[in-house]
Amino acid sequence: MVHSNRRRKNFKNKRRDGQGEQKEDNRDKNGYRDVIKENEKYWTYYKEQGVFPAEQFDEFKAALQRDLPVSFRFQGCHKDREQLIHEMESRFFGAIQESSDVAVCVPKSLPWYKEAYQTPMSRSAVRSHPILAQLHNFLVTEAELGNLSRQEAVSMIPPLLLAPKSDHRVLDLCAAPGSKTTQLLEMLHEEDPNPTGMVVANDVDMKRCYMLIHHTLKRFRSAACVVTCEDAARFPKIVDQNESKVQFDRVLADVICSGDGTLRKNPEIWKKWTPQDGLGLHRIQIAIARKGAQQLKVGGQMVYSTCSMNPIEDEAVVAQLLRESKGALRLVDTSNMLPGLKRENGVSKWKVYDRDMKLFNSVEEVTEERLKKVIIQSLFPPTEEEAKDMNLHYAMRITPHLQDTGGFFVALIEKVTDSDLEANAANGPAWKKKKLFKDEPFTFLRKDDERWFDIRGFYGIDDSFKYENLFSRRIETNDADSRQLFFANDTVKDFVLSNMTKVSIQNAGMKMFSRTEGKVESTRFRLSQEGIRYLFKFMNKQKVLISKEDMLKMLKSEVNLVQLESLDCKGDVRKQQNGTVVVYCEEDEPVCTWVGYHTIAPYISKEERLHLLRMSGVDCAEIEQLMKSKRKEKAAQDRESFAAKEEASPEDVKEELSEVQN
Ligand SMILES: C[S@@+](CC[C@H](N)C(=O)[O-])C[C@H]1O[C@@H](n2cnc3c(N)ncnc32)[C@H](O)[C@@H]1O
Repeated sequence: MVHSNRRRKNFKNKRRDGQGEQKEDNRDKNGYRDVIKENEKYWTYYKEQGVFPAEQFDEFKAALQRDLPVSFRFQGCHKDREQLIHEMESRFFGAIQESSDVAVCVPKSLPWYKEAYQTPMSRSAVRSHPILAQLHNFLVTEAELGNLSRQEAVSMIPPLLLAPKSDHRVLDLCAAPGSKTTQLLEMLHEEDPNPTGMVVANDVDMKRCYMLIHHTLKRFRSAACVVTCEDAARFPKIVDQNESKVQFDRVLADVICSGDGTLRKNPEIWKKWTPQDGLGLHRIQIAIARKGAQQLKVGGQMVYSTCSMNPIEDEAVVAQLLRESKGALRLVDTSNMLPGLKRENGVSKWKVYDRDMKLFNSVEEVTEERLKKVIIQSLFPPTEEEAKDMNLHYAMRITPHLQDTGGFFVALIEKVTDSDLEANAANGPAWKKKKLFKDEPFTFLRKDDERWFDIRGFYGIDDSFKYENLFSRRIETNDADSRQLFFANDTVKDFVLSNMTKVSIQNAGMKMFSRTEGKVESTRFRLSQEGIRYLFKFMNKQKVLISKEDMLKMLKSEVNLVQLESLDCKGDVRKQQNGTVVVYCEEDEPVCTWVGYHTIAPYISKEERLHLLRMSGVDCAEIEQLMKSKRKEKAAQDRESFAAKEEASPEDVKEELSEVQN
């Protein structure tokens, strides 16, 4: 019997029952609980399914009982990516290797995704080895900025198979918390910093939409992204401004599943897993996959993926979809994709068990009324005749022992012709959609908008800038009072304007301007750092070329307000109006600042400063240390507020959501 991988005591309960000090039987002094990594039904089930060679069973079991290595990837589109990888390797790898007891913790690049790394570094190793603590600190700061993302290795596969282009329309049906959404967005931005396509990130759960917008996408603001809150099985038909149907080039159906491949990081599954977990989700999984296929263009591709290794949630769903499509869909052979990734082929035979591990060979064997609704025809493997056309072996299953990861299933599906799919109504269980609120309308700027005169005059913006893609989220009558202006690309704008009455759109585009009420400025609108990416090349005023020395002096300054007198650029800066001024050096990223009568202050976060310094080759070890303690403080506060939010009503969450875009 294996005991390990401890779980933090539930923070909320600790607060609620006021029994923080009282130790339960299976908790140690730190409040961690031992998990027993055994489940007889699970072992028997996977011994019988034949999803990997029988002789590998012991390796499979041992891998699931080990802790999961940490994996992370550097952001695909970040121009500093190579430099960051170089910095990580040169600063930490040699030093870790020299320390023989943690030498194994040197992160290794994944053979099938060179910008992604895996390391067995554990919390306790980080606590006891300063060099690992420094590496950890480096990774955390860069993750805060969205320059790298901590993500399970197998979860990186679906976007890589979809490989969206910058002009593609992509629909991510079950998107929260959003690691794959970010990866898809990065891929759109990889080819073109201002892509013309879009990613629609959807999730049925309002709280999880909030997490997606507020935590995940916060690190990757893009004018090409929309967040919607809909039941994916009933995702509405999308139209353009002429009311013509719009379909997607790429669809990701990373559906809700039992998560039985995530045992290594979700230990509670050990205790409660039964075959019922998969049986209960099969219908909704088919309904979501079907809707995904309906939303796909002819020639477009969809990934159906789960973090379950169970054929009932995997091949059975894909088989039913292919069956219904009558040739309109085909499975794409993925065996030559992502060379270096070890995988098993999808299977065409599997076994159907009920909750109590009773085996059923066909639907006719189901006699109990209560089971007739659960054990349905589509759970069973295809006939040999059917299987020949389905090519289920083209799909891939990652088992945990192949390369020390979680378990995962991925099928790549192409739409060959427009089809009968439309005829199949969503027959999955419906989410009871509560319309709790009226979504704030999106109001795009018109040419005569006085806010545009103000912004254009102050920043000297070229006429070629698409001011009409700026919008606020207020009803038109009080639109002029809105606190923020957002920016969307043409595709997002069209999506929003043509569909906002029938799709619950929670968020679109990115924040470009915020209203200020300060004394010194001559505009009411302050530019945001992320807005520079789109606006800089159109600006003719309020931007100043400065020396590298001045830039470093500002970024290194311990106080935020730097005296203009101390900088060589003071003359040029003073020629600008007070308020937002963008400063830039030849090659480096422009930085948004706030200029007062005597001072200039970079208008960026501490992490951004640190990153810019790092990219300029400055040794940041001391600043990193300082920020680490601040981060710890903030994490404690965040835990408190998350626990409070868990208890919040959907109305509260909606209120916060609308604050994000108001
Ligand atoms: C496996 S998670 C998705 C993980 C996500 N793709 C990522 O990479 O971060 C499944 C998500 O599906 C959502 N979900 C469940 N049922 C849904 C439905 N009917 N429609 C849309 N989303 C649904 C859940 O709220 C959950 O966030």
